[in-house]
Amino acid sequence: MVQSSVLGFPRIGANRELKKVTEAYWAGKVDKEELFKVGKELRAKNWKLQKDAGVDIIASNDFSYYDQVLDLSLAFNVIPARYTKYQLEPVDVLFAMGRGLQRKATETTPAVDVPACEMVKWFDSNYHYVRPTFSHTTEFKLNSSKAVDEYLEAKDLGVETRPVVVGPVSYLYLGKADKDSLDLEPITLLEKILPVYAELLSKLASAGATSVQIDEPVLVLDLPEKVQAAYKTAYEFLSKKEGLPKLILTTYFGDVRPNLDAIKNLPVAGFHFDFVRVPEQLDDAIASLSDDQTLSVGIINGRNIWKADFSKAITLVEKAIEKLGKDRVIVATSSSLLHTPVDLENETKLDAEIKDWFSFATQKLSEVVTIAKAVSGEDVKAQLEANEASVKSRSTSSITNDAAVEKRVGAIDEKLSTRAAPFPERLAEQKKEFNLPLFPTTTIGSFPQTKDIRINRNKFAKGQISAEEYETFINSEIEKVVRFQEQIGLDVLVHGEPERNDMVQYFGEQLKGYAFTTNGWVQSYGSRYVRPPIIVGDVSRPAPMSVKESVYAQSLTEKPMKGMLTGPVTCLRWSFPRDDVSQELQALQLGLALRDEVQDLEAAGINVIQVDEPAIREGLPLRAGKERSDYLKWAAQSFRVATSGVANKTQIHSHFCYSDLDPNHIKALDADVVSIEFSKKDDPKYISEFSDYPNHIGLGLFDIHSPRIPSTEEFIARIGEILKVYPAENFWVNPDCGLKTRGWEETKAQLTNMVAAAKHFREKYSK
Ligand code: MET
Ligand SMILES: [Zn+2]
Repeated sequence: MVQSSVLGFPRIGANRELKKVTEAYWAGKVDKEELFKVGKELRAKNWKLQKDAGVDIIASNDFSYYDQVLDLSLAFNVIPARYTKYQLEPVDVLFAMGRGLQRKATETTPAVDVPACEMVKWFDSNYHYVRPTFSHTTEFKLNSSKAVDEYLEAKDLGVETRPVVVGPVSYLYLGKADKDSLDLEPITLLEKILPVYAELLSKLASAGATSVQIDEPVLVLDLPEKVQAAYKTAYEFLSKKEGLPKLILTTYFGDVRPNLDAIKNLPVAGFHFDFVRVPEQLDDAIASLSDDQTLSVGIINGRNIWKADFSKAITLVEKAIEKLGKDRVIVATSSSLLHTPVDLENETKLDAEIKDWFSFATQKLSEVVTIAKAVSGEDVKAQLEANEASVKSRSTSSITNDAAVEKRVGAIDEKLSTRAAPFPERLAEQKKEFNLPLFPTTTIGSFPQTKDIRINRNKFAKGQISAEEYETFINSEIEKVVRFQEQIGLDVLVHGEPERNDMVQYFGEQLKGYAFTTNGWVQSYGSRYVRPPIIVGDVSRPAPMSVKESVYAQSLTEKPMKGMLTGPVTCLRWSFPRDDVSQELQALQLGLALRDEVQDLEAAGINVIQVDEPAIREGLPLRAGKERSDYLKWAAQSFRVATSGVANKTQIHSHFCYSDLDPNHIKALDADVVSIEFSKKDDPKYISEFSDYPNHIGLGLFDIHSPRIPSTEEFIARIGEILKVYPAENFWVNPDCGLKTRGWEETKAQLTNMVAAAKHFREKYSK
């Protein structure tokens, strides 16, 4: 019998129980006991669900109150001194590291004020992990029994589990040196951390665990030789310890082939690879196994919501069985199911035809089991037939296929994706058109999303206020924002985006080819969950999406009003994409839909249009090479498809945030003006990378995540620094990103000081 295995299950609960209880705990509304009780219930429920579905290998230690990498940092005592000095309870140290902690002194406890640790994207997913921070004084020691406790907890419930732990090489490589130890290379700590790993594994073994899923996801990255070599050191060390559980070295999200030499012949019991993402690695993966090693075949997608195509999955698994035999092959999810929504059964509003194509975490459990049964020779005929019918219904449905869209995409050529004139000519015309001063000031689009806005949006959604009433409300918000910007003297204005719930969902809801869930939440970080819309078919734009608001805003002012759209790559990245066509095709379709919108805006008199692409960096393939260069090409092309149909005098802006951007990655977008998040970038080398960017740039001048108000002098000093390397004539003045999460009070002060600083330089340079 071929075994089935699930690498991890969403921890948030079918009804976001984890979010509710952690936020209540933070707010002081429930105590630790209640928090732990809900955590325990969630774990029990998830294990039982998997057991009842017939999954053979079920993970434990996949639960976390914040993040599994952070849990490990706590378990290994990788806790910077700034978090230990307050004598907080372990769970509060965890949250302090995850999200920062500011607490006034009480009679019995001192005041606490620590910022959060850095949080970064988990590979190319939308999950964020808390980055371990190492220093010369870090003393690894086993500090928590979480993994063992949770293993025993499951055992008590009658569920035998396989604990999951991030492996030593990945754990170190994903971390960074702390401020006080900048010369420290985390991987050099390997020998120090290995005994603690051995201790943890040995405790798991004593508790009864026979095998452990040891995650080494960095194996899908381009690794320096030193890191590749660390595998041998690490796993040979562990193999020499008596009485440890069997280790299944696990990778996901990519191609492990370039690192196969580093893990070939490692003394581990087996490997897990992701064959959803890279089916082509099967032969090499098999060839690298020694005779007694097993192969866990990741074949049910842990990153998407589509039903698997059983016949394809079975073919691949059978290929593995043919070479390795049934005993050495395990059928598995490609990664943890953490990245998928919990249960499709909760979706009551989805169109039945579409719903039949989906599979959320709970449904994926039976998918894994069915495939394992099928390749074991059990009778699953009914399931296979039902699956075949769903797959067929999807591939032939008119929701999936729109001949008109496909024809239009086929007709995209150089001309359609190139502006009429090169930048210098466009710039000359734009100068005449807008007559902007030197150091023009603008914002990124959104203004504070106040409680009032949210209340009215909800009322409208529930039918408690009419469309007219809602429009009147939105218009009054727009007017408020426009008047404010005029009053403080901004140059290029925005309407403030009060009508938008979310920058992708708002457009997705108006595009054909999209579907939405009511409860399809996925953890992004900590208690923040997102509910990505789903691209179900060929995308097009039936009617204008943003013209009304922009036109109304423009009618209130003589200054240029910037139209605001979300770009094709960001719409794609922040949705669940289709798996039956390429990402490139989906981006181009989105590009065409946005092109229609851009042209309608222009025709309606909006001559500055910003197309935001904050997600362009995170979409970058994990490895250098053809896939990456192809991505950069089609990402840029889809943006140009959206934006190149306008006249030379129409000024196209774009915006990037969230990650270190390489200016070379955005040149091909050919936007006239770009704004990027920059206020926390201090490295002069990084600033100078932007100095020969050919078009105009606004390097973000203040952090929109913080209510802190930089003084005019501080803005002047910062601009002065940048001007040492960056040409004044290309310089735009703006914040890091949109202001939707800020309050009005600080927004007013921040922007007022920013504008004053721009005026200072304007005067200085006009002399
Ligand atoms: C994450 S980028 C956000 C851009 C958007 N225009 C805003 O201002 O909110
Ligand atoms: Zn942004």
